[in-house]
Amino acid sequence: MKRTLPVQKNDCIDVVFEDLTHDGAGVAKVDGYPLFVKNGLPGEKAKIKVIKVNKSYGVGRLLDLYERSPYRVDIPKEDAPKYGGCQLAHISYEGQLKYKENQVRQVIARIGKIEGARIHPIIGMDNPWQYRNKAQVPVGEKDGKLVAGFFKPRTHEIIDTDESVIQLPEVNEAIHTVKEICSGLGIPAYNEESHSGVLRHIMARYGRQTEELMVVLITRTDKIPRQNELVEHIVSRLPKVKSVIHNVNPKRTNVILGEKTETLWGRDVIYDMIGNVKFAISALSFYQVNPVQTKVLYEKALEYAELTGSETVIDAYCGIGTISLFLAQKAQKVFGVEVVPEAVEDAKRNAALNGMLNVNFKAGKAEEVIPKWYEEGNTADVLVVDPPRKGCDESLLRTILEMKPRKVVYVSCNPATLARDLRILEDGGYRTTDVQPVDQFPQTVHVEAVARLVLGCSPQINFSDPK
Ligand SMILES: C[S@@+](CC[C@H](N)C(=O)[O-])C[C@H]1O[C@@H](n2cnc3c(N)ncnc32)[C@H](O)[C@@H]1O
Repeated sequence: MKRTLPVQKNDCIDVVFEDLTHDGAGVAKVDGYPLFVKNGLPGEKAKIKVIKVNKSYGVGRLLDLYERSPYRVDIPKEDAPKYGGCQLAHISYEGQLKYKENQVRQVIARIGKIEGARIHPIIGMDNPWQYRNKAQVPVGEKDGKLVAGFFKPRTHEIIDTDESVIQLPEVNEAIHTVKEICSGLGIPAYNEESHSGVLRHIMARYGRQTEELMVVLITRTDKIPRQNELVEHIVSRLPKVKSVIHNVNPKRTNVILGEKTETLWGRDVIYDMIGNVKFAISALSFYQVNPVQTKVLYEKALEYAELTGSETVIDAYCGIGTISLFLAQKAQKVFGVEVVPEAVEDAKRNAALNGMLNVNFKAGKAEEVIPKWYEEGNTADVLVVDPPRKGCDESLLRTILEMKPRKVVYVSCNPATLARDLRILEDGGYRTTDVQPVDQFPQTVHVEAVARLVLGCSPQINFSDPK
Protein backbone atom coordinates (compact mmCIF):
# COMPACT_ATOMS: atom_id res chain seq x y z
CA MET A 1 0.00 0.00 0.00
CA LYS A 2 1.31 3.45 -0.89
CA ARG A 3 2.30 5.38 2.23
CA THR A 4 0.99 8.95 2.42
CA LEU A 5 3.74 11.37 3.29
CA PRO A 6 3.18 13.73 6.22
CA VAL A 7 4.08 16.77 4.05
CA GLN A 8 3.41 17.78 0.46
CA LYS A 9 5.48 19.88 -1.91
CA ASN A 10 4.89 23.65 -1.40
CA ASP A 11 3.57 23.17 2.17
CA CYS A 12 4.71 25.98 4.49
CA ILE A 13 5.16 24.53 7.97
CA ASP A 14 6.73 25.27 11.35
CA VAL A 15 9.55 22.96 12.43
CA VAL A 16 12.27 22.56 15.04
CA PHE A 17 15.71 21.49 13.80
CA GLU A 18 17.13 18.51 15.67
CA ASP A 19 20.42 17.80 13.98
CA LEU A 20 22.77 18.58 11.09
CA THR A 21 23.48 16.31 8.12
CA HIS A 22 27.06 15.43 7.19
CA ASP A 23 26.93 18.26 4.63
CA GLY A 24 25.75 20.85 7.15
CA ALA A 25 21.99 21.09 6.40
CA GLY A 26 19.50 21.31 9.28
CA VAL A 27 17.36 18.21 9.94
CA ALA A 28 13.74 18.60 11.09
CA LYS A 29 11.28 15.73 11.42
CA VAL A 30 7.52 15.64 10.77
CA ASP A 31 6.03 12.41 12.14
CA GLY A 32 9.47 10.83 11.79
CA TYR A 33 9.83 11.97 8.14
CA PRO A 34 13.15 13.89 7.79
CA LEU A 35 13.33 17.24 6.03
CA PHE A 36 16.73 18.67 5.10
CA VAL A 37 16.95 22.45 5.14
CA LYS A 38 20.05 24.45 4.19
CA ASN A 39 21.01 26.95 6.93
CA GLY A 40 18.85 25.43 9.71
CA LEU A 41 20.68 24.86 13.00
CA PRO A 42 19.87 22.39 15.80
CA GLY A 43 17.52 23.89 18.40
CA GLU A 44 16.14 26.55 16.06
CA LYS A 45 12.41 27.00 15.45
CA ALA A 46 11.58 28.06 11.93
CA LYS A 47 9.04 28.34 9.16
CA ILE A 48 10.06 26.41 6.06
CA LYS A 49 8.66 25.73 2.61
CA VAL A 50 8.81 22.11 1.40
CA ILE A 51 10.41 22.24 -2.05
CA LYS A 52 10.95 18.55 -2.77
CA VAL A 53 9.52 15.27 -1.45
CA ASN A 54 11.02 11.82 -1.91
CA LYS A 55 9.93 8.50 -0.43
CA SER A 56 12.30 8.62 2.50
CA TYR A 57 13.12 12.33 2.93
CA GLY A 58 12.15 15.82 1.82
CA VAL A 59 13.97 19.11 1.21
CA GLY A 60 12.86 22.47 2.51
CA ARG A 61 13.82 26.15 2.21
CA LEU A 62 14.17 28.35 5.27
CA LEU A 63 11.57 31.15 5.24
CA ASP A 64 11.63 32.60 8.73
CA LEU A 65 13.47 32.01 11.99
CA TYR A 66 11.41 32.19 15.21
CA GLU A 67 14.18 31.11 17.58
CA ARG A 68 17.90 31.42 16.83
CA SER A 69 20.67 29.06 17.90
CA PRO A 70 23.28 30.70 20.16
CA TYR A 71 25.83 29.40 17.64
CA ARG A 72 24.33 31.27 14.66
CA VAL A 73 26.51 33.96 13.03
CA ASP A 74 25.15 36.42 10.47
CA ILE A 75 27.13 36.99 7.31
CA PRO A 76 26.41 40.37 5.69
CA LYS A 77 24.83 39.77 2.28
CA GLU A 78 27.46 41.86 0.49
CA ASP A 79 30.23 39.63 1.96
CA ALA A 80 28.62 36.36 0.80
CA PRO A 81 30.97 35.88 -2.23
CA LYS A 82 33.97 35.75 0.12
CA TYR A 83 32.41 32.74 1.86
CA GLY A 84 32.18 30.50 -1.22
CA GLY A 85 32.66 26.84 -0.23
CA CYS A 86 32.21 27.65 3.49
CA GLN A 87 29.16 25.49 4.28
CA LEU A 88 29.47 26.12 8.04
CA ALA A 89 30.38 29.80 8.14
CA HIS A 90 26.90 30.61 9.55
CA ILE A 91 27.93 28.69 12.71
CA SER A 92 30.39 30.14 15.24
CA TYR A 93 33.72 28.28 15.37
CA GLU A 94 32.84 26.94 18.80
CA GLY A 95 29.61 25.53 17.31
CA GLN A 96 31.44 24.06 14.29
CA LEU A 97 33.88 22.22 16.54
CA LYS A 98 31.06 20.89 18.67
CA TYR A 99 29.20 19.67 15.56
CA LYS A 100 32.30 17.98 14.09
CA GLU A 101 33.28 16.30 17.36
CA ASN A 102 29.70 15.03 17.81
CA GLN A 103 29.68 13.70 14.27
CA VAL A 104 32.79 11.63 15.00
CA ARG A 105 31.38 10.40 18.33
CA GLN A 106 28.03 9.47 16.75
CA VAL A 107 29.39 7.45 13.83
CA ILE A 108 31.99 5.68 15.96
CA ALA A 109 29.14 4.53 18.21
CA ARG A 110 26.39 3.99 15.60
CA ILE A 111 28.29 2.59 12.61
CA GLY A 112 31.40 1.23 14.34
CA LYS A 113 29.68 0.07 17.53
CA ILE A 114 33.04 0.72 19.18
CA GLU A 115 33.02 0.61 22.95
CA GLY A 116 35.71 1.76 25.34
CA ALA A 117 37.72 3.94 22.94
CA ARG A 118 38.77 7.36 24.23
CA ILE A 119 37.34 9.90 21.82
CA HIS A 120 39.28 13.07 22.51
CA PRO A 121 38.00 16.62 22.20
CA ILE A 122 38.55 17.88 18.66
CA ILE A 123 41.71 19.94 18.02
CA GLY A 124 40.67 23.17 16.30
CA MET A 125 42.69 26.13 15.03
CA ASP A 126 43.52 29.25 17.04
CA ASN A 127 42.67 31.26 13.94
CA PRO A 128 40.16 29.33 11.81
CA TRP A 129 40.38 31.80 8.88
CA GLN A 130 42.90 32.39 6.08
CA TYR A 131 44.49 28.96 6.27
CA ARG A 132 44.31 27.54 2.71
CA ASN A 133 47.66 27.59 0.91
CA LYS A 134 46.14 26.95 -2.52
CA ALA A 135 43.37 28.27 -4.76
CA GLN A 136 42.36 27.40 -8.29
CA VAL A 137 39.72 29.70 -9.66
CA PRO A 138 37.77 29.42 -12.92
CA VAL A 139 38.04 32.36 -15.32
CA GLY A 140 35.24 33.63 -17.55
CA GLU A 141 33.87 36.77 -19.11
CA LYS A 142 30.84 38.79 -18.09
CA ASP A 143 29.74 41.93 -19.93
CA GLY A 144 33.06 42.00 -21.77
CA LYS A 145 35.04 41.90 -18.49
CA LEU A 146 37.29 39.10 -17.18
CA VAL A 147 35.79 37.48 -14.08
CA ALA A 148 37.31 34.87 -11.74
CA GLY A 149 36.13 33.37 -8.48
CA PHE A 150 34.04 30.29 -7.89
CA PHE A 151 31.06 28.58 -9.47
CA LYS A 152 27.67 29.41 -7.99
CA PRO A 153 26.51 26.10 -6.42
CA ARG A 154 24.98 23.70 -8.98
CA THR A 155 25.59 26.13 -11.88
CA HIS A 156 28.40 27.09 -14.22
CA GLU A 157 28.00 30.77 -13.44
CA ILE A 158 31.19 32.32 -12.05
CA ILE A 159 30.82 34.56 -9.00
CA ASP A 160 33.49 37.21 -9.48
CA THR A 161 35.40 37.55 -6.24
CA ASP A 162 38.95 38.50 -5.36
CA GLU A 163 38.94 37.18 -1.87
CA SER A 164 38.11 34.06 0.08
CA VAL A 165 37.95 34.18 3.87
CA ILE A 166 39.66 30.79 4.16
CA GLN A 167 42.60 31.45 1.82
CA LEU A 168 45.95 32.87 2.93
CA PRO A 169 46.22 36.60 2.08
CA GLU A 170 49.17 35.80 -0.23
CA VAL A 171 46.95 33.41 -2.21
CA ASN A 172 44.13 35.97 -2.47
CA GLU A 173 46.60 38.63 -3.56
CA ALA A 174 48.15 36.36 -6.20
CA ILE A 175 44.76 35.47 -7.71
CA HIS A 176 43.64 39.11 -7.70
CA THR A 177 46.90 40.38 -9.23
CA VAL A 178 47.07 37.75 -11.99
CA LYS A 179 43.43 38.39 -12.86
CA GLU A 180 44.12 42.13 -13.11
CA ILE A 181 47.22 41.60 -15.27
CA CYS A 182 45.43 39.20 -17.65
CA SER A 183 42.50 41.60 -17.91
CA GLY A 184 44.82 44.54 -18.61
CA LEU A 185 46.65 42.60 -21.36
CA GLY A 186 43.35 41.57 -22.95
CA ILE A 187 43.98 37.82 -22.60
CA PRO A 188 40.68 36.18 -23.59
CA ALA A 189 38.94 34.00 -21.02
CA TYR A 190 37.89 30.48 -21.92
CA ASN A 191 34.27 30.08 -23.00
CA GLU A 192 32.90 26.76 -21.84
CA GLU A 193 29.89 26.70 -24.14
CA SER A 194 31.70 27.40 -27.40
CA HIS A 195 34.97 25.79 -26.20
CA SER A 196 36.87 28.86 -27.40
CA GLY A 197 39.09 31.48 -25.76
CA VAL A 198 42.29 30.94 -23.79
CA LEU A 199 42.50 31.28 -19.99
CA ARG A 200 40.55 28.57 -18.11
CA HIS A 201 41.84 28.75 -14.53
CA ILE A 202 44.35 30.63 -12.41
CA MET A 203 45.99 28.62 -9.66
CA ALA A 204 48.15 29.92 -6.81
CA ARG A 205 50.05 27.85 -4.28
CA TYR A 206 52.01 29.24 -1.34
CA GLY A 207 54.60 27.66 0.94
CA ARG A 208 53.63 29.13 4.29
CA GLN A 209 56.96 28.32 5.96
CA THR A 210 59.21 29.23 3.04
CA GLU A 211 57.08 32.15 1.72
CA GLU A 212 57.46 30.84 -1.83
CA LEU A 213 54.67 31.41 -4.33
CA MET A 214 53.77 29.42 -7.46
CA VAL A 215 51.40 30.76 -10.12
CA VAL A 216 49.88 28.33 -12.63
CA LEU A 217 48.07 29.58 -15.75
CA ILE A 218 45.78 26.92 -17.17
CA THR A 219 44.82 27.52 -20.79
CA ARG A 220 42.95 25.76 -23.58
CA THR A 221 45.59 26.77 -26.12
CA ASP A 222 49.28 25.87 -26.42
CA LYS A 223 50.18 29.55 -26.73
CA ILE A 224 49.26 32.43 -24.44
CA PRO A 225 48.91 35.81 -26.19
CA ARG A 226 51.45 38.37 -24.88
CA GLN A 227 53.05 35.66 -22.78
CA ASN A 228 56.35 37.45 -22.14
CA GLU A 229 54.64 40.62 -20.92
CA LEU A 230 52.31 38.54 -18.76
CA VAL A 231 55.22 36.76 -17.06
CA GLU A 232 57.17 40.02 -16.60
CA HIS A 233 54.19 41.65 -14.88
CA ILE A 234 53.59 38.63 -12.63
CA VAL A 235 57.22 38.54 -11.53
CA SER A 236 57.44 42.28 -10.90
CA ARG A 237 54.13 42.59 -9.07
CA LEU A 238 54.35 39.44 -6.94
CA PRO A 239 57.80 39.52 -5.29
CA LYS A 240 57.32 36.16 -3.54
CA VAL A 241 56.80 34.28 -6.79
CA LYS A 242 59.42 31.58 -7.40
CA SER A 243 57.70 29.68 -10.17
CA VAL A 244 55.37 30.56 -13.07
CA ILE A 245 53.89 27.49 -14.74
CA HIS A 246 51.79 27.04 -17.87
CA ASN A 247 49.45 24.05 -17.98
CA VAL A 248 47.54 23.23 -21.18
CA ASN A 249 44.13 21.61 -20.98
CA PRO A 250 42.61 21.47 -24.51
CA LYS A 251 39.72 19.13 -23.58
CA ARG A 252 36.03 19.80 -23.04
CA THR A 253 36.07 18.71 -19.41
CA ASN A 254 35.44 19.77 -15.83
CA VAL A 255 38.87 18.46 -14.86
CA ILE A 256 41.02 21.51 -14.16
CA LEU A 257 44.54 20.47 -15.08
CA GLY A 258 45.68 19.08 -18.40
CA GLU A 259 48.61 16.78 -19.05
CA LYS A 260 51.05 19.25 -20.61
CA THR A 261 53.01 21.50 -18.26
CA GLU A 262 55.91 23.89 -18.93
CA THR A 263 57.80 26.24 -16.68
CA LEU A 264 57.58 29.81 -17.99
CA TRP A 265 59.78 31.37 -15.33
CA GLY A 266 61.80 30.26 -12.27
CA ARG A 267 61.73 26.75 -10.81
CA ASP A 268 59.32 23.92 -11.63
CA VAL A 269 58.64 23.48 -7.88
CA ILE A 270 58.21 25.53 -4.74
CA TYR A 271 59.32 24.24 -1.36
CA ASP A 272 57.49 24.09 1.93
CA MET A 273 58.10 22.59 5.36
CA ILE A 274 55.82 20.61 7.65
CA GLY A 275 57.62 20.46 10.99
CA ASN A 276 61.25 19.93 10.04
CA VAL A 277 60.55 17.98 6.85
CA LYS A 278 60.98 19.79 3.54
CA PHE A 279 58.74 19.13 0.53
CA ALA A 280 59.15 20.00 -3.13
CA ILE A 281 55.71 20.70 -4.57
CA SER A 282 55.14 20.69 -8.30
CA ALA A 283 52.09 22.13 -10.04
CA LEU A 284 50.38 18.75 -10.41
CA SER A 285 51.21 17.10 -7.09
CA PHE A 286 48.85 16.73 -4.16
CA TYR A 287 49.83 18.70 -1.07
CA GLN A 288 47.77 19.25 2.06
CA VAL A 289 46.00 22.64 1.94
CA ASN A 290 46.19 23.40 5.66
CA PRO A 291 49.79 22.80 6.72
CA VAL A 292 49.21 24.09 10.29
CA GLN A 293 46.65 21.38 11.06
CA THR A 294 48.46 18.81 8.92
CA LYS A 295 51.37 19.10 11.33
CA VAL A 296 48.96 18.53 14.23
CA LEU A 297 47.46 15.48 12.48
CA TYR A 298 50.81 13.93 11.57
CA GLU A 299 52.25 14.55 15.04
CA LYS A 300 49.25 12.71 16.46
CA ALA A 301 49.80 9.84 14.00
CA LEU A 302 53.46 9.73 15.05
CA GLU A 303 52.51 9.78 18.75
CA TYR A 304 50.01 6.92 18.22
CA ALA A 305 52.64 4.89 16.32
CA GLU A 306 54.88 4.98 19.47
CA LEU A 307 58.06 4.40 17.52
CA THR A 308 61.34 3.66 19.29
CA GLY A 309 63.68 3.51 16.30
CA SER A 310 63.62 -0.25 15.76
CA GLU A 311 60.31 -0.64 13.92
CA THR A 312 59.39 -1.47 10.37
CA VAL A 313 56.45 0.68 9.32
CA ILE A 314 54.15 0.51 6.30
CA ASP A 315 52.45 3.74 5.22
CA ALA A 316 49.53 2.78 2.97
CA TYR A 317 48.00 5.45 0.70
CA CYS A 318 51.13 7.58 1.20
CA GLY A 319 50.64 10.32 -1.46
CA ILE A 320 53.88 12.29 -1.87
CA GLY A 321 55.25 10.62 1.26
CA THR A 322 54.30 13.29 3.78
CA ILE A 323 53.41 10.92 6.65
CA SER A 324 56.12 8.42 5.62
CA LEU A 325 58.85 11.05 6.02
CA PHE A 326 57.46 12.10 9.39
CA LEU A 327 57.54 8.46 10.55
CA ALA A 328 60.96 7.79 9.05
CA GLN A 329 62.55 10.16 11.56
CA LYS A 330 61.65 7.74 14.37
CA ALA A 331 61.48 4.31 12.68
CA GLN A 332 64.08 1.90 11.38
CA LYS A 333 62.43 1.47 7.97
CA VAL A 334 59.34 2.85 6.28
CA PHE A 335 57.65 1.43 3.18
CA GLY A 336 55.13 3.72 1.48
CA VAL A 337 52.52 2.58 -1.07
CA GLU A 338 50.60 4.91 -3.36
CA VAL A 339 48.54 4.33 -6.51
CA VAL A 340 49.56 7.53 -8.40
CA PRO A 341 53.02 6.96 -9.95
CA GLU A 342 53.80 10.71 -10.17
CA ALA A 343 53.14 11.08 -6.43
CA VAL A 344 55.56 8.19 -5.79
CA GLU A 345 58.22 10.01 -7.86
CA ASP A 346 57.61 13.13 -5.72
CA ALA A 347 57.83 11.00 -2.57
CA LYS A 348 61.22 9.61 -3.64
CA ARG A 349 62.45 13.09 -4.48
CA ASN A 350 61.28 14.37 -1.08
CA ALA A 351 63.05 11.54 0.74
CA ALA A 352 66.29 12.45 -1.07
CA LEU A 353 65.75 16.15 -0.36
CA ASN A 354 65.67 15.37 3.36
CA GLY A 355 68.55 12.88 3.20
CA MET A 356 66.27 10.08 4.41
CA LEU A 357 67.68 6.73 3.32
CA ASN A 358 65.39 4.47 5.37
CA VAL A 359 62.25 5.05 3.25
CA ASN A 360 61.14 3.13 0.17
CA PHE A 361 58.15 3.89 -2.02
CA LYS A 362 56.21 1.59 -4.29
CA ALA A 363 53.62 2.58 -6.89
CA GLY A 364 50.51 0.39 -6.87
CA LYS A 365 47.27 -0.31 -5.08
CA ALA A 366 47.69 -0.79 -1.35
CA GLU A 367 45.31 -3.78 -1.49
CA GLU A 368 47.54 -5.48 -4.07
CA VAL A 369 51.06 -4.43 -3.03
CA ILE A 370 50.76 -5.10 0.72
CA PRO A 371 49.28 -8.64 0.39
CA LYS A 372 52.11 -9.42 -2.05
CA TRP A 373 54.72 -8.16 0.42
CA TYR A 374 53.12 -10.32 3.09
CA GLU A 375 53.13 -13.40 0.82
CA GLU A 376 56.84 -12.78 0.28
CA GLY A 377 57.37 -12.95 4.04
CA ASN A 378 57.52 -9.21 4.83
CA THR A 379 55.64 -7.84 7.80
CA ALA A 380 55.43 -4.56 9.72
CA ASP A 381 55.38 -3.62 13.39
CA VAL A 382 53.18 -0.62 12.72
CA LEU A 383 50.85 -0.03 9.80
CA VAL A 384 49.56 3.45 9.01
CA VAL A 385 46.66 3.97 6.60
CA ASP A 386 45.39 7.29 5.21
CA PRO A 387 42.85 6.23 2.58
CA PRO A 388 40.57 8.41 0.43
CA ARG A 389 36.96 9.04 1.55
CA LYS A 390 35.77 5.56 0.63
CA GLY A 391 38.04 4.05 3.28
CA CYS A 392 40.27 0.95 3.07
CA ASP A 393 39.70 -1.81 0.59
CA GLU A 394 38.43 -4.94 2.34
CA SER A 395 41.30 -7.07 1.06
CA LEU A 396 43.80 -4.67 2.64
CA LEU A 397 41.96 -4.99 5.97
CA ARG A 398 42.05 -8.77 5.58
CA THR A 399 45.83 -8.65 5.04
CA ILE A 400 46.26 -6.44 8.11
CA LEU A 401 44.41 -9.07 10.18
CA GLU A 402 46.69 -11.81 8.84
CA MET A 403 49.89 -9.77 9.10
CA LYS A 404 49.03 -8.65 12.66
CA PRO A 405 51.13 -5.47 13.03
CA ARG A 406 51.24 -4.58 16.74
CA LYS A 407 49.67 -1.25 16.04
CA VAL A 408 47.49 0.27 13.34
CA VAL A 409 47.21 4.04 13.00
CA TYR A 410 44.22 5.03 10.88
CA VAL A 411 44.15 8.61 9.50
CA SER A 412 40.75 9.36 8.00
CA CYS A 413 38.95 12.14 6.14
CA ASN A 414 35.56 10.41 6.46
CA PRO A 415 34.36 9.39 9.94
CA ALA A 416 31.70 7.01 8.50
CA THR A 417 34.17 4.80 6.62
CA LEU A 418 36.62 5.09 9.52
CA ALA A 419 33.94 3.66 11.84
CA ARG A 420 33.09 0.88 9.38
CA ASP A 421 36.76 -0.16 9.06
CA LEU A 422 37.42 0.06 12.82
CA ARG A 423 34.58 -2.44 13.31
CA ILE A 424 36.21 -4.88 10.86
CA LEU A 425 39.60 -4.50 12.56
CA GLU A 426 38.01 -4.93 16.03
CA ASP A 427 36.23 -8.10 14.89
CA GLY A 428 39.61 -9.38 13.75
CA GLY A 429 41.33 -8.88 17.12
CA TYR A 430 42.27 -5.19 17.33
CA ARG A 431 41.06 -2.77 19.96
CA THR A 432 40.53 0.92 19.22
CA THR A 433 42.10 2.76 22.15
CA ASP A 434 41.94 6.39 20.97
CA VAL A 435 40.28 8.52 18.33
CA GLN A 436 41.45 12.11 17.87
CA PRO A 437 39.32 14.38 15.66
CA VAL A 438 41.30 17.24 14.06
CA ASP A 439 39.73 20.21 12.28
CA GLN A 440 41.72 20.44 9.06
CA PHE A 441 39.11 22.51 7.20
CA PRO A 442 37.45 25.17 9.39
CA GLN A 443 34.24 26.74 7.98
CA THR A 444 33.61 23.62 5.85
CA VAL A 445 31.84 20.35 6.66
CA HIS A 446 34.97 18.21 6.41
CA VAL A 447 36.47 16.55 9.46
CA GLU A 448 39.59 14.42 9.88
CA ALA A 449 40.36 11.96 12.63
CA VAL A 450 43.24 9.73 13.60
CA ALA A 451 42.64 6.46 15.44
CA ARG A 452 45.02 4.19 17.33
CA LEU A 453 44.40 0.44 17.36
CA VAL A 454 46.38 -2.19 19.22
CA LEU A 455 46.41 -5.90 18.71
CA GLY A 456 45.18 -7.78 21.69
CA CYS A 457 41.66 -9.17 21.66
CA SER A 458 40.49 -12.62 20.71
CA PRO A 459 39.53 -12.40 17.05
CA GLN A 460 36.03 -13.01 15.70
CA ILE A 461 36.90 -12.63 12.04
CA ASN A 462 33.71 -11.86 10.21
CA PHE A 463 34.58 -11.45 6.56
CA SER A 464 32.48 -12.65 3.72
CA ASP A 465 34.33 -15.30 1.64
CA PRO A 466 36.96 -13.89 -0.70
CA LYS A 467 35.62 -13.40 -4.20
C1 LIG B 1 43.84 11.11 1.76
S1 LIG B 1 45.14 11.01 0.61
C2 LIG B 1 46.49 10.83 1.71
C3 LIG B 1 47.83 11.19 1.13
C4 LIG B 1 48.96 11.38 2.13
N1 LIG B 1 48.96 10.42 3.19
C5 LIG B 1 48.96 12.80 2.66
O1 LIG B 1 48.70 13.01 3.85
O2 LIG B 1 49.27 13.72 1.89
C6 LIG B 1 44.87 9.40 -0.03
C7 LIG B 1 45.90 8.92 -1.06
O3 LIG B 1 45.57 7.57 -1.42
C8 LIG B 1 45.85 7.38 -2.80
N2 LIG B 1 45.09 6.18 -3.20
C9 LIG B 1 43.79 6.09 -3.56
N3 LIG B 1 43.45 4.80 -3.75
C10 LIG B 1 44.55 4.06 -3.48
C11 LIG B 1 44.84 2.66 -3.48
N4 LIG B 1 43.90 1.76 -3.79
N5 LIG B 1 46.08 2.25 -3.14
C12 LIG B 1 47.04 3.16 -2.83
N6 LIG B 1 46.84 4.50 -2.83
C13 LIG B 1 45.62 4.94 -3.14
C14 LIG B 1 45.45 8.71 -3.42
O4 LIG B 1 46.08 8.89 -4.66
C15 LIG B 1 45.93 9.72 -2.34
O5 LIG B 1 47.27 10.10 -2.58
